[in-house]
Amino acid sequence: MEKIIVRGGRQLSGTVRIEGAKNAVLPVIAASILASKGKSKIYDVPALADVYTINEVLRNLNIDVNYENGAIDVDATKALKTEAPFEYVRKMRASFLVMGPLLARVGHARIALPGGCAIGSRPIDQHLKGFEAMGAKVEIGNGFIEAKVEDKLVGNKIYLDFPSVGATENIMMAASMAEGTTIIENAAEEPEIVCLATYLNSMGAKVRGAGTGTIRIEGVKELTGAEHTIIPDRIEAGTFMVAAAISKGNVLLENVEPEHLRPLISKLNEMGVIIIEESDGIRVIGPEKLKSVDLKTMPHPGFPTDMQAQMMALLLRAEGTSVITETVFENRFMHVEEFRRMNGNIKIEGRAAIVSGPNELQGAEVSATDLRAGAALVVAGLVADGYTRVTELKHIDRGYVDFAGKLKALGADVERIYEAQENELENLEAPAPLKMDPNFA
Ligand SMILES: CC(=O)N[C@H]1[C@@H](OP(=O)(O)OP(=O)(O)OC[C@H]2O[C@@H](n3ccc(=O)[nH]c3=O)[C@H](O)[C@@H]2O)O[C@H](CO)[C@@H](O)[C@@H]1O
Ligand SMILES: C=C(OP(=O)(O)O)C(=O)O
Repeated sequence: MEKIIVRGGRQLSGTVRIEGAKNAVLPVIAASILASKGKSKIYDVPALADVYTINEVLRNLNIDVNYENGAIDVDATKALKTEAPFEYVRKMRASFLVMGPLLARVGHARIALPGGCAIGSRPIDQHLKGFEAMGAKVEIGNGFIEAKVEDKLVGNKIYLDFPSVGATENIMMAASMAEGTTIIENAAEEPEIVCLATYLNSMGAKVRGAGTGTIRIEGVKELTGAEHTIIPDRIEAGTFMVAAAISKGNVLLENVEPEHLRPLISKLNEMGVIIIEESDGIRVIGPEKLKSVDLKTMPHPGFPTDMQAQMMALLLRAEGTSVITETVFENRFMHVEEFRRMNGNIKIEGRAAIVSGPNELQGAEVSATDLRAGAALVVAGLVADGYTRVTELKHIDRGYVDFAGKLKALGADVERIYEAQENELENLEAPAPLKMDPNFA
């Protein structure tokens, strides 16, 4: 078993380059299924476990995918298979994003039913409501969801009960090749939706209004492979901003889009963190004392749920009481129990976590209960007394490229090790980066 071991007390300084966004690249790779002509080339692809998983899903559909030097070539021009087994959907829910493109291109998809996970039950009813409104027949049985279209999907007006990111993306992809026009109302407005729409449009689709609550898609007969660059990862960026702030550090983040970070920047400013937009990135300077704030997670442009755990780490160090309300996922406080092991004073009342600070955090053995929780525990370890040992790194590897290595390069006292090496802690070598063959999950 691997662990990240961090010893608190170092201020972070230097420069970190932010990767392409996980949550943008996954739907873009899924959308490349739509190209019956030409190849796609996708740039700034992060070397994440989730990327290997979606690549493998596509290969199983008889699509050629080659990942080299941070770019992916996709050739989806051969006859497609239409089944995504549980093995992939279990690893990553975003595998379900292949349903929209498959329905549009070949009128059939059979995808294992995504299960619940550590952050909530995560139903897919809004995706299915969209496909059914466009004429698909959906059946659920034996752990699979099977959808079929008799002839072609037909455009329709679809009102989402909640601005679901995944449902907006899946419906947008399906509608790109449907007959007639589809209008998605109460659509998600996240920057990753805009990234997907830009790619679809460069393939020949007609998507308008992405980034607003109403998206209008005029279906076209055929889409062609295209080149596309993935937007910077606002959540990886946010995690390093919090790491800089908590350690009273001074860190420059390169390859960031400040507009995508507004909700986070404004909260960090309220807490007393200094953030300077420079020509080559964003500089974050942590103050001597952090102020408490309240925050509520919301769909974009509200405060992102994917930054909630990291902000909890930071608020543990702030003076006074902060209330964090989680409105997006019903069970995204699993990290609270882990923070308590580190001496964090947090109470849960329904959907709110009440954080009383400042806390003198103590190193402890903790478990990454999900991807952002894992990153947040490592970040808390940066200022804890003694050693914090974080296990269940498979979650962190889904969304962060060499997280420990990047923190170490900024001056953190951190190692990624195999359990057997733990006794040699004093003489540790640099942690090996994620060991994976980029072309196999
Ligand atoms: C790969 C990816 O992009 N993942 C992100 C995406 O997940 P994902 O696309 O799964 O998140 P959604 O926006 O769909 O989910 C938000 C809420 O809507 C509910 N819901 C969703 C779909 C549905 O059909 N029915 C339903 O009830 C979910 O249970 C959840 O409570 O957006 C989330 C919210 O910003 C982020 O935390 C994830 O990091
Ligand atoms: C919840 C997340 O991702 P996913 O939707 O892929 O589980 C996340 O990125 O924090």
